[in-house]
Amino acid sequence: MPAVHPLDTPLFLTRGARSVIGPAKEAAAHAGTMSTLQITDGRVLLPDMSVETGDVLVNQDSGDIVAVGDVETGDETLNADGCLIMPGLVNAHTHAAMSLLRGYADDKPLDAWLREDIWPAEASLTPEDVRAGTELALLEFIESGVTSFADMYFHEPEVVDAVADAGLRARLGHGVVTVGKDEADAVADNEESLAFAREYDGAADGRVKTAYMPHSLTTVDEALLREFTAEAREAGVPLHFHANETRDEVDPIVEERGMRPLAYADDLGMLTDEDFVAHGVHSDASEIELLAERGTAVVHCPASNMKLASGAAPVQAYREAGATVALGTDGAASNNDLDVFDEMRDAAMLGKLAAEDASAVPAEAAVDMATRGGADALGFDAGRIEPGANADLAVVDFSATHLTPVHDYVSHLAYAARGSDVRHTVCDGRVLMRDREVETLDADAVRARAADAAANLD
Ligand SMILES: CSC[C@H]1O[C@@H](n2cnc3c(O)ncnc32)[C@H](O)[C@@H]1O
Ligand SMILES: [Zn+2]
Repeated sequence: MPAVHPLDTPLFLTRGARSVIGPAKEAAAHAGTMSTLQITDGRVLLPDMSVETGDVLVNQDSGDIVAVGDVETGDETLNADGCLIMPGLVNAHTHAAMSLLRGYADDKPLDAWLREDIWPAEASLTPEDVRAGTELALLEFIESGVTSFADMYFHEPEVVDAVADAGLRARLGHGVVTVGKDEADAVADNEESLAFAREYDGAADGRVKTAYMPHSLTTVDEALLREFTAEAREAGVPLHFHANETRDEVDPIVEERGMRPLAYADDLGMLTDEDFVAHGVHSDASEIELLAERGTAVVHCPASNMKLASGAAPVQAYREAGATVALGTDGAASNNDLDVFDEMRDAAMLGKLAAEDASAVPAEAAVDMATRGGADALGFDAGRIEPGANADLAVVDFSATHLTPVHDYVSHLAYAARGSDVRHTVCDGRVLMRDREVETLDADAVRARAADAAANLD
């Protein structure tokens, strides 16, 4: 049989076919009233996971996708020859500044790792450290096609500034821990989280959205969770928290309260369709149903869950129940990178192992969780290549040895591609990385500042 490279084969050719475009935007594009970016000569991953030959036209003023297929010439072009244009990846749970703690403490379970190593190190992090660590993470995101993320940390206004400069999209929150604090400090920590959420929502030209972020159901006092969740609801602020990550976290709640942790969260009003929880490893059937019923998304963090030996989340069961499932790296200290391509592969592999079923969490599911699922969890109109959606895109070069041959693009995205295969990254219609050169950050300076900050850690 002759070897025909799929990149040389016209798949579902749409050249000459009508483009999918809204009439108002088409008129504006023709009238030359908006500046446009045309991503040319590539193939496009469509929302139904099919791949078509065609271009993507982006309105750089609104940051939206204008057309897909056979499009008008743009004011600016981005060459995607030999590439797949896919929705930008979404890292739906991380602690960006923990990039400074990459490799700082390994090979321990969550509780010992946090108490013996991570929390003591974090106690001396300054706002400047958080800025340096966050910028390092954002550089890694852009270099690996991540266009949006959710961050829970402290000194979070620094994260807002870093996101504004780097050009990414994010859902940000100040993480609250009240264990070990006196009443006044515990209240102040919650107030800071809510005040941050109120003040910074809509920052960075609307690319930053916020949330009230209690760390978990066991590290924040019940009365404060109840009080501040109610305040968050009144202010229209969503919630994000760690839930059901380890057995050591779940068992005491069940013993002390006689109810499952997510039933307890529900009783506190913490589960709505705006909220999203991280991990959900040790959820039983009733909790899986509850999340699906409430529309609360769950962010699966397979690498962190494996490294800390927390367990394997029931991802296939969540998806079968109709819950929204996203992917997250967690912090770089428990991963130890921020590459969402790794997360897709890990989610598919671990999902099969957990379900003892090789057909569980197929490639399409992994890609869906890293794109549409992530955007839905974070409340962004992104995660799909369609007119009207945010132009958050990753252009993946399929010419590498480890991506040859191409029988199936989606299979390669889930199982074989790496962050370093991303050639261009676009967020909100702006090119953040072109031909692997990051345009919004000085990569050498970012790495140097982060290395300095890490060298000065206690
Ligand atoms: C109070 S800001 C967020 C807080 O979370 C810590 N953290 C990092 N990884 C995890 C994890 O897997 N489970 C729970 N908490 C985690 C981080 O170090 C910050 O202190
Ligand atoms: Zn976390």
